[in-house]
Amino acid sequence: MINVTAAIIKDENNRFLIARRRPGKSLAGFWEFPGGKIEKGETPEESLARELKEEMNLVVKVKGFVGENVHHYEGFSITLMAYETKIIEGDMRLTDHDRVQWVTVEEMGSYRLAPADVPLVAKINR
Ligand SMILES: Nc1nc2c([nH]c(=O)n2[C@H]2C[C@H](O)[C@@H](COP(=O)(O)OP(=O)(O)OP(=O)(O)O)O2)c(=O)[nH]1
Repeated sequence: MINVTAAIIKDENNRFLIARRRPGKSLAGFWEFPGGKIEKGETPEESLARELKEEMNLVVKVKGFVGENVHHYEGFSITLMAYETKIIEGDMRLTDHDRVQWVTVEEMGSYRLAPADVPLVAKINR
């Protein structure tokens, strides 16, 4: 089982940040909440802050737990843990994604989300 964290980042217009995995990554082309695998010795919060810095150049503060979902992909399984997250600073610079979008929960339905993320959308506090 791979433990993965995901950031639920909301702007002042109730839109959420989603990002598309770039070619070459696993699940390339799927949209997701930014985040990544928890490394040994890290808390989920530490992991999320590190990943957001590494993959988007954002300094963030991780807030409350939103929910989790276990998903079985072909060949591996993940526990995806979502946390409400605030951007403290940073000009966004993408390394693992080729696009980002700010979307409402309703609009998320028109994006091809990573399958593990779909049940999480229902848990987001609009
Ligand atoms: N960050 C993130 N990963 C997700 C989400 N949903 C989902 O299924 N995943 C999957 C994609 C990956 O298999 C795994 C996260 O790993 P990662 O993106 O940190 O992987 P990595 O940098 O090591 O790169 P890769 O080798 O998997 O391409 O979880 C999500 O919302 N956010």
